[in-house]
Amino acid sequence: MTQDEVLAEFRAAGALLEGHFILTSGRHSAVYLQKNLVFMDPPRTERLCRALAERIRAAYGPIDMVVSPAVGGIVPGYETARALGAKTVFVERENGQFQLRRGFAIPKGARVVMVEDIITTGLSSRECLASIADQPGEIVGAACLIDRSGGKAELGKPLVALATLDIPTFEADKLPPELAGLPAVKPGSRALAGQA
Ligand SMILES: O=P(O)(O)OC[C@H]1O[C@H](OP(=O)(O)OP(=O)(O)O)[C@H](O)[C@@H]1O
Ligand SMILES: O=C(O)c1cc(=O)[nH]c(=O)[nH]1
Ligand SMILES: [Mg+2]
Repeated sequence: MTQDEVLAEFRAAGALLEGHFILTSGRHSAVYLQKNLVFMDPPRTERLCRALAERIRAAYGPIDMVVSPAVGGIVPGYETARALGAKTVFVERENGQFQLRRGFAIPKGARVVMVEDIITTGLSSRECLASIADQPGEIVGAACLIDRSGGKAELGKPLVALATLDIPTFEADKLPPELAGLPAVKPGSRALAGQA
């Protein structure tokens, strides 16, 4: 699947949003990729995740388990695992920190890939990887549907992305006038600053 085809899936799902968004990193952007509008269509999600699984296999070889950060990573993690013939688990926040819960564990010898939906700064991916670093399995790399950092996000592991975009983000106190004049919305699940 080409990058244009990936973006066409997001566009057809109405998932390329424009406005004023507060991202999970606290940075602001005029563009938000609302992946859940993609994931509400299972065949669309299957097409994207099958393509991501092909990239993962080519980059890392056979995979036994996918680990994803909740909430956004759960659906693509599951669907990519299905295409890989792998198991799938997720980490979720407890007191703000990602953790494996629900009896999930990564067994010794398992070859693991972390699957994210969207990567902006790589913060959530790094937090996810850190949360499973003490598990006995081998984390061979990371993957995402869209890397909007333009390839600049550093995860400490190799990364494959179905599409790589360079979408500007801004610190809260350095907004361009066109953003400063618009009310901001925060679509993601990470707590707002000051909350648990
Ligand atoms: O690379 P980053 O700067 O961390 O940004 C990308 C993260 O932001 C979104 O998650 P979010 O915390 O908004 O919640 P969600 O998973 O519920 O959408 C997305 O699912 C990634 O996990
Ligand atoms: O950085 C984010 O929080 C983020 C950006 C984006 O485009 N989509 C998303 O789900 N999260
Ligand atoms: Mg997320």
